[in-house]
Parts: sequence; structure tokens; C-alpha cells
Amino acid sequence: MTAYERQRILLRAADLLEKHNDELAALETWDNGKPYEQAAKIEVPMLVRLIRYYAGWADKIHGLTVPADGPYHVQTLHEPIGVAGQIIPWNFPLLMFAWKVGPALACGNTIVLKTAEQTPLSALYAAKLFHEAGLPAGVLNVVSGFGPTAGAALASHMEVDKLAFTGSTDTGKVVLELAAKSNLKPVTLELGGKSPFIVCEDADVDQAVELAHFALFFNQGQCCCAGSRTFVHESVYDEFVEKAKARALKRVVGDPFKGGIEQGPQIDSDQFEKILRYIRSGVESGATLETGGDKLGNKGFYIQPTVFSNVKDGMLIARDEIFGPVQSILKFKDLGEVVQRANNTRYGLAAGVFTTNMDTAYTLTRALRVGTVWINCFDTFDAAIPFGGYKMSGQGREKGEYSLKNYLQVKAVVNPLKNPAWL
Ligand SMILES: NC(=O)c1ccc[n+]([C@@H]2O[C@H](COP(=O)([O-])OP(=O)(O)OC[C@H]3O[C@@H](n4cnc5c(N)ncnc54)[C@H](O)[C@@H]3O)[C@@H](O)[C@H]2O)c1
Ligand SMILES: CC1=C(/C=C/C(C)=C/C=C/C(C)=C/C=O)C(C)(C)CCC1
Repeated sequence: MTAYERQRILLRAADLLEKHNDELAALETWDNGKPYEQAAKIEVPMLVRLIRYYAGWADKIHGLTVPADGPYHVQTLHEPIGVAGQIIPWNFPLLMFAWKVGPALACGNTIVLKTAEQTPLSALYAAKLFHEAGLPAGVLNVVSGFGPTAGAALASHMEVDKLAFTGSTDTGKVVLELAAKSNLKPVTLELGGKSPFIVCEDADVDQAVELAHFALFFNQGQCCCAGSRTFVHESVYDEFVEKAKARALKRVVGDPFKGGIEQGPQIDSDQFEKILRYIRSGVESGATLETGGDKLGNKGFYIQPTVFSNVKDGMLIARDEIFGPVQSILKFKDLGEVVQRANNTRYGLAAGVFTTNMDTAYTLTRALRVGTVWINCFDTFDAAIPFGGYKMSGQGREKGEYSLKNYLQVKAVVNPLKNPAWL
């Protein structure tokens, strides 16, 4: 198929996804428990925008003419890699589908995508719309299945040419090993995080409190890039803790299909129990429980928005990815110290930096070993902005132009020139 035809199918698919915004959002909320308003007003529109973005790339992918030492005509062809295996998690089923499918289709690959067992519905519906838009049968295949069976089969398949995985760091290691042991397929990984959110002494405290709250509690705390270590300068610490507690107490938790709801239930009983265990560990290790600390009601997997202050670096709640609505606030004295502590983790996905001084912002930006730094903002996920991790938070980048190279092979073509007029 020509690049132009691929582009037109992607644009038609985006139109259909947009037309079915509300059904897609309802499926997402049924599956995942996230507030319907969030799915309908933010996430489905972001999915549509991302598919249009990659439609734009489809006819702009091409190789180079390369000057070599000698009488050669040398060119590179950018070819599709082949069959892309893609494994996605349950926290943003539609957005993760888009980040994977958009660049792979723009580059002309075929896909076998496995959804998370908790959230199979929305990707099936979205794939149906891609086919309605004209995608030939067999190009985009969505498999509903469990990790150790369906996921592992994809990772170890000899005829899958590339693997893209998003999920936990532990499972990332498993799929990388399966890829290596089978056909050495290249693997991109988007894994866990323990992202610092740094509030400097000159920050606007009210704005920082609101954004730190959003950075952690958004999506029930189930974000790989959640700002899960809130570092606050000692000069504004007491005021910040008081206000962070007040904000968490105001958080509206309940039925995700109701209007005005900020937080729905956690994804399943495993995650629910795991989060409650982390909360108990925070209390036992001596952190101060400012608010929350328990489940909410007796029906469903709702958890009270929880804030710990007086958190120390060595505590489990400051080290592990909790993936729930549990904010940990830590005190710091100076920039050198906070850089060292923020970087003292196996993860390196993202960071938030709150300051009104651009020198401070740039010092922190250059010193932090993370894939994204948000300065005086958080969770800005434009289609064009690359996203990915340093260290054990992942390999490779998704979104933006960077994602294309995950789905392309480069072929060098070398041809001697008989009578070169010039080189
Ligand atoms: N980075 C993220 O966006 C993200 C998303 C979800 C969960 N997590 C983290 O992972 C923790 C556990 O959640 P989880 O168990 O759902 O994550 P997971 O990593 O086990 O699951 C992610 C995906 O991998 C698949 N999978 C699981 N085992 C596999 C295997 N052996 N081979 C191939 N595929 C496999 C799953 O079916 C799912 O599709 C969470 O508490 C959180 O810390 C991170
Ligand atoms: C709610 C909301 C936003 C959306 C954030 C999103 C959709 C974040 C996605 C995070 C992902 C995909 C994390 C990966 O684990 C905006 C646009 C910042 C504006 C403010 C309100």
C-alpha cells in the first residue's frame, strides 16, 4: 500500500474514533474504573489527536542519499520492520493502544497487540473502527489474553520481528529475556517509575500543591510517571503539608460514571490489597499519616486519598512503585542534596520541578537522570513529545518522531558509479 493510502486510512480511523468518542469512553470506564468525564473529555480526544499526528508522518518517512568515500551511489531505504508484537497495560488502555498502533501503522507494519487481561474491551472496539476505515484484514490483530500465556507467546515468537511492551519492570525483564532467547527481536520497554516532584523554596505554593496532588492522584494513582516522591524545601514544607492534606480531603471519590468525580476504584483486588499493604508499611515505618489510610466503603476497590508526611528515603513507600492514591512528602534543604536523593532510585522515568527561577529549573533539569522533566507543569502528553525512561524505567522512546525508528529497518544500498561527473 502506498504511504498516501496508509495516511488516508489513519485519518478516516481518527474521524471514526472521534465520532464514537462516548462509546469508547464508556468502554474505558467499564473496563478500568476511571472517571467517565476524564475518558470522554481528555483521553479519547488524545487518542484521536495521536492517530492524526501519525497519519501526518505516514507520507514523510524516507531514507537518505549518503556521500561515501569513493565512486558510489549510496542510499538508505527505510522499510517496515515486519510483524510488530505489542503488549499493553490496563492503566490507559486506549492511550497505550494509540502509542503503539499509531507509529507502527504509519511505518507500514502489521501488528499483533495483546491487551491487559483487566481491560480487553476498548482496543477491540477501536480496532473494529480501524477496519471500518479501510485497514485490510490481518494488518491489526488484537488478542485478549493473559500475560504468561498470550504475552509470553508473542515475546518468544520466531516470526514476530519487533516487540513493544508497557508494564512493570519485572515483567519487562521477562519479555526482554524471551525476546533474546528466541529470535533476538528488538524490544522497546516502557516500565515503572518513582518520579520526584520537587518544590523549591521560591515556588508558588498553592499552585505546587495543586499540581503535586494531580501528579500523584490522577488516574487513581495508577500512572507509570506518577509524582510519587513529593520533595518539598524546608522553608515551605509545613505550609505545603497542611495544604496538601486539605486538598486530599477535598478529593471527590465515587462512582466513575457520575459527574464531578475525581477518583474511581482501583483496577482490581490484587492492586487494592497491595496498596493497602503499602499504606500499612508507611505507618509501621514511622511516616506521619496526615489523612486517609484505609479503604473507602465496603463495596468496590475504593481507597481514601492518602497523604504521608515525614517520609524518609529508605522507607518502602519512598522506594517502591505503589500505583495507588498515596502521596509521600519528603523534606529537603538544598539543591545538591535533592538532586542526589531524587536520582537515588533504580527508576528514571520523569520528574516535576517547581520553581520561579529558570536557573534553578535548568540546573535540576540537567542533573536529573529521567526521560521527561516537567517544569511548573505535570503530565503534559502531547503526541509530538517523546516519552520513555532512563535506567530501569525502560528502553527507547514512544510518541513523537522518535517512535518511528522503533518500527523501521534501515537498508543501505550501495551501487558503484561508472562515470561519476561529481561525487
Ligand atoms: N508502566 C506502566 O504504565 C504500568 C502499567 C501497569 C502496571 N504497572 C506496574 O506493574 C505492577 C503490576 O501490574 P501488572 O501485574 O498488571 O503489570 P504487568 O507488567 O504484569 O502487565 C502488563 C502487561 O504485560 C502482560 N504480561 C504479564 N506477564 C507477562 C509475561 N510473562 N510475558 C508477557 N507478557 C506479560 C500483562 O498481561 C499485561 O498485558 C503495578 O502495580 C505497577 O507498578 C506499570
Ligand atoms: C487530566 C488532565 C490532563 C491529562 C493527562 C493525561 C491524559 C495523562 C496521561 C498519562 C499517561 C498516559 C501516563 C502513563 O502511565 C492534562 C491534559 C495534562 C490537562 C490537565 C488535566
